[in-house]
Parts: sequence; structure tokens; C-alpha cells
Amino acid sequence: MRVDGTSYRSIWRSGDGVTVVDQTRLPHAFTTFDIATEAAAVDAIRRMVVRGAPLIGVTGAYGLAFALREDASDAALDAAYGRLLASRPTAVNLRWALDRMLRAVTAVAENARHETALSLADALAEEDVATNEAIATHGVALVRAALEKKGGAGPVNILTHCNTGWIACVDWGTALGVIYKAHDEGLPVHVYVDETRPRNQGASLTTWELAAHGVPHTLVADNAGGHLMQEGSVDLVLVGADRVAANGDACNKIGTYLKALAAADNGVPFYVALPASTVDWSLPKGVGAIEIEERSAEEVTHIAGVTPDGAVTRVRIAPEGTKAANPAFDVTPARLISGLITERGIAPASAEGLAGLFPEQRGA
Ligand SMILES: CSC[C@H]1O[C@H](OP(=O)(O)O)[C@H](O)[C@@H]1O
Repeated sequence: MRVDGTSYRSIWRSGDGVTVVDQTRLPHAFTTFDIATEAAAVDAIRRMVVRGAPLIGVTGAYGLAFALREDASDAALDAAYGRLLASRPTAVNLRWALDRMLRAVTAVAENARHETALSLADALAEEDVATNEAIATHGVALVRAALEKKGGAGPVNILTHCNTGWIACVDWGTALGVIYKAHDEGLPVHVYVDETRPRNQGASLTTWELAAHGVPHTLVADNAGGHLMQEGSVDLVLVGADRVAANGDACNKIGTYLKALAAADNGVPFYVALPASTVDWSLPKGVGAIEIEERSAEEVTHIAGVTPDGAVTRVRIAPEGTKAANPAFDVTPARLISGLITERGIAPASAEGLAGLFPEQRGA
């Protein structure tokens, strides 16, 4: 949130770098983290101080700009590109942003590279704001349709997974952006927030965002979603994405696939909200083809929280020595997705659907 509290913004220029909200300490402490070097950007992405596909991309772009301030040679550029790209493997927005930066800076003389990069990083940040508001504007139609299907008797109960709000982007958010826009337009919405183990982005970030904006919501255990859908308590599922293949398969936070299966079994519309920068046009299909980040076992064997005296900490929930696996994402096949909400409109989750909205990418 911008320091002056006038708007929601997760990253902003400050001094010779940028300042971000430290998401590892929310909701218990609102603290910021300054990034003025490539190393700080890599650290912030790796530790999930910043997280969320679009925000990871923008942070990577600034990290490259800061690297070029130190050394703008081709060798240094390639090395910085590699280190930033490797900071987290699944969200394609990071590669998308770094590639846009690479094209821009290699087109100018070395002595102009830093300023060119900084200006483009700023532009990518503002582009993300506009893109996400467009996603939100298109997505509201789905909320309106769900309300009409209920005979106008609200609220529209929306289940969401992980965190896809302004804190995962530069502003607005993707799936949550749709919810904010619907709420702001006066549509009666209520959100079931998946806690989203193991890092609990839903319990710690989505609840915090929705409470700040006055959006009614109920936190639920991840395992409750299927039951809620089966008893008819969910009208719509809205989730984000970290990488969508050209055929519409969507890679998102671990557990998303299970929600899609439950939604399909119960006839609940399941939509994925994403900017075009999340589409990997080079990937014909997503299932079995996207690198799934494996994070530390400690994220599963421990849980983050706050002690009675307000200290943010992690406590062990499994016995010492327990082995844990921690795949951070899964891939929902397009056949389980009702549609893709993008900045250009809502498309079927298919190659034809995506090509229809983004014809310039046909045959990418
Ligand atoms: C608006 S993209 C949000 C997307 O990113 C999250 O992953 P992480 O918290 O690990 O960065 C999650 O998959 C969300 O759907």
C-alpha cells in the first residue's frame, strides 16, 4: 500500500531503488523492504518478500535495471538476466518482463542501458495497473451473470485460492481485481478464502486485503472447498495463474487443480484471471510441461504466525525429522476451466480462444 495510504500499490520508486511491501510479515506487521540492487531483487523474489506472477515480473525488471547501473556490458547483462530468471522458475511473467527489458537495452548503447531499463521497468509497472483493471472490468460480467442466475438474490459466493490481489501485482490484482470491481460497482459478493497451505497466502494476504477494502469474506481450510461446492454454497470459483500454456492449461498455486475437479463435479463455473504476460505462447500444453517450483520442506513442516508479544515467527507442526515434499504449483487442464479472463476479454480455455483474443500471437 502506498505510504500515503491513498491507493493500493505493492511497489513504488524510492531513492535510487524501489520499495515493496514485505509480504512475509503480513498480516501481522506492515513493513517495507527496499530494493536498490540486483541481489536485493533476487533475494526478495526468492524469499517471497514479493510474490505473485505479475509483481515478480516487475521486480525482476527493476532488478535488471539496477544491475545495469553497476555494469552495462553484454556479459554483465547476460549474467544478471540469468540470476534473476533463476530466482523463481514457474511464473512466466518473470521471463516475459526480463525478455522485454533485454530487447530494449540491447537496442541502445551501453551508456544508455541503465536509464532505458529503469524507464521500461516503470512503464511495465504502470502497464500492470492498467492491464489488471481491464481484467477486472471484463470479469465483472461473470459476477453479474452469477447474481442473475440466483434471481438477483445475493450475495454471489465466490471461492478463491491463494492471493491474487493488488499485493500480488502492482495494483488491483487479477482474480481479486474482479472481486474488487464487482464490490465497488455495488454487486453483493462474499468470498470464501482458501487458506492456501503451506504458505497460507489466502489466510494471511487475501483476508488482509479483503478486510481493508470491506469485502465480506470467510476463511476456510483448503479441504473445505469441495464440500462447500457440493452443498451449493459456491456460485463461482475465481483463481489466478502463474503460467498458462497456449492451449489454455493453467499452472497456479498448489491445490488449484483440486478445486477445479470439485467445481467440475458440482457444475460450478471455474475461471482463471490472468494478463497476457502470464501466457507462455511457446508452450503447446501445460500438463506435464511446466517446471513446478519445489520449495523448502520447512514450509510444510512449520507454519508462520505471530507470538502473543507480536513477533512474527514459524512454529513446527510435524515431528523433528519428518520428510516433506513441497511442490508450489499444479496445472489445471483446460478441459476443467470455464474460461480465461484477460485484459482483452473472456476467452474459452483453448488455443482458439486465446488466439481469438490475441491474434498477433498466433503461431508464436
Ligand atoms: C496474480 S498472480 C498470483 C499467483 O501467484 C501465486 O503464487 P506465489 O504466491 O507462489 O507467488 C499464486 O499462484 C497466485 O495465483
